[in-house]
Amino acid sequence: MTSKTHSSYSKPIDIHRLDREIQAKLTNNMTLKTKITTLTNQKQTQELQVRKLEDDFQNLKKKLQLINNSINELESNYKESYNQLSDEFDISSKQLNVQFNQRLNDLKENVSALVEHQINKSMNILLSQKKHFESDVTELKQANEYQKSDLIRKLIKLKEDFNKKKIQLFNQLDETLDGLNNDINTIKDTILSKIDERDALQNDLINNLQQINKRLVNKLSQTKSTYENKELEINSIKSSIIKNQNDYDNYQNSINDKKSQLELFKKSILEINSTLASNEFKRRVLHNKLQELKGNIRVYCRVRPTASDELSNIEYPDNEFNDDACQDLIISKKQESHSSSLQFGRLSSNTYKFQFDKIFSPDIKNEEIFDELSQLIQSSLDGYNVCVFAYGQTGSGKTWTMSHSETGMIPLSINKIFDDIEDLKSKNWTYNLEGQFVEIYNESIIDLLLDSSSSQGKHEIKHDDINFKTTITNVTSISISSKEQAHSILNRASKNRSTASTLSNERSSRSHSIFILKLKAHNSKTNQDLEGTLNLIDLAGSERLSQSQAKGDRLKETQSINKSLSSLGDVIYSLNLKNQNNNHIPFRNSKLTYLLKHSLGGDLKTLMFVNISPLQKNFAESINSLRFATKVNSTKIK
Ligand SMILES: Nc1ncnc2c1ncn2[C@@H]1O[C@H](COP(=O)(O)OP(=O)(O)OP(=O)(O)O)[C@@H](O)[C@H]1O
Repeated sequence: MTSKTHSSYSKPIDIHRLDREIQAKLTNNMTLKTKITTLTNQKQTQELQVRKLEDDFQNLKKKLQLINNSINELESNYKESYNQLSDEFDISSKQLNVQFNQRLNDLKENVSALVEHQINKSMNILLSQKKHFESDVTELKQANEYQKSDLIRKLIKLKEDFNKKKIQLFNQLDETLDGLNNDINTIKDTILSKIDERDALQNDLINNLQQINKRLVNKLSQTKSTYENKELEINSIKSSIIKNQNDYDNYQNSINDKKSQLELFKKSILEINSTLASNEFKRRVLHNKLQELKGNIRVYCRVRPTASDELSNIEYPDNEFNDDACQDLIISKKQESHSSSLQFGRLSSNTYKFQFDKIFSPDIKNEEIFDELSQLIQSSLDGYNVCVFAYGQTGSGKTWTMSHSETGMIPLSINKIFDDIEDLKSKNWTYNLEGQFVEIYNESIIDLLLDSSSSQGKHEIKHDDINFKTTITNVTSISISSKEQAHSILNRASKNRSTASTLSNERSSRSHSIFILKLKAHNSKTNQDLEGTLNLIDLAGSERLSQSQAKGDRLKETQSINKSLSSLGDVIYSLNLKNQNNNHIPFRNSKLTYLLKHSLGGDLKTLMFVNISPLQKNFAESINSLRFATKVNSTKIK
């Protein structure tokens, strides 16, 4: 207890907990006691019930005993009654049996009397019926006898008829037989004659057969010998086949050798092809370099031939080039006094010296001139923009140079382009060409390929400065696939141009004509694409205003021509300066230069023919043209 108190002081929480547990236990105890009391009461109630049930059971037992006794009693009663009834049954059944037998005998007697009576009655009826039948039979027999005699009579008659008919038929038969016998005799005769014929034929046949047989025997012997010969031949063929087989095997071996050689060849061809492709590329680069070395702006001077005596004095080079790799042209006016003052290109008052890349004297033909141009045409196939101009006064030979129907630079360029395209096919290049032909007259563009039925639309120049492409709105553009087609296009343009000229006072001399050929190339092997434009331009005549003495519309034309020609000079000049100083290029100053913006700008390749007349009377214009050309020539892009 002490320790518990001590611990309760030291641990008050445990005492409270124990108190609560004791309280809970006490409550439990009370509950259990109540349950025990309830259960005790229930037990007593059940004991009472058990006792009551035991009493009930005893009562039932007694009742069962009583029932059993009454059952036993009933059973003994039943047996007794059964025996009594059984005896009674036996007696009554014997009595009934006697009665039955007696009755049966009575019935038997009655029935036999009745049957006998009936039989007698039926017998009487049957006998009377028999008599009836017998009389019927007698009647029938009589009728039968009568019919029989009738039938016999008929039969006799039929026999007689038959005999008569038979005699008739026999007679007819005899007649027919006679006829048949006659026929048979005739047939017999025919057969005999046929037999004779047959015998004769048989003899012939036998003879023929014998002859045929003979021939066959001969043939057989021949065939035999032929067969023997053939057999010999076959044997020799067989041996030659064996030989051929050997040869074939040898061949096969050599073919296999050749095949492997061919494979090697193919490989080397592929290598050569790739070398060729790279060589082709190198060639293009070198060609371009060469063109650059020759100068991207080239000026060729051409003097046209004439029959006139009144010529200027012109000294032509003997195919010699000076220190600048140019050729010199010295031109002087006849019968005029010389002064020593030196001006631009001037040696004396009447003698001038000019330098150009090439100088063509009047005897040089178009074809020779084209040799010099052809390298630039090659550049256009290589994807460069090329411009070829013919500059000069009216009548100096520009159209002859550019557009002569067979030997002009335009038709010869077309021929070269198509020939080169054909050659380039083997190097896997395919080309698409598109052509336009326009004229610039009084600063307006005229479509020279327009159908005569269509009317000129508004032609504006549009530039795509990103892709460096120029288009002219509403202008006819024709895809060209052959030389012939290209030449027919040129003819159409030439016709349109001459029609327009007739209508408007020699307009061809007063307008620039421009043939634009766009070349698009694709190499299927290297997948390379190239695009170049070739511009072939026949410029308007370059007369000075003072010389032309023009008035009105003609004055306007001349002013417009001079403006565009001097713009062309300025543009080319500025292009050279641009490479040096990056200055502005005045492309917009004329329709011509604006149209050629992307062809002249960039990596330009330009050739200018300066055409001059050798005539004394054209001396001033010629000097003027040569000066213009010198200005262009001195602005070479290097
Ligand atoms: N190289 C030449 N050989 C033969 N005849 C020529 C030659 N060059 C020019 N001619 C002739 O000179 C004349 C004038 O030539 P062309 O018409 O070509 O001059 P153009 O400069 O084009 O004149 P325009 O400015 O009027 O068009 C023509 O009759 C032409 O046949």
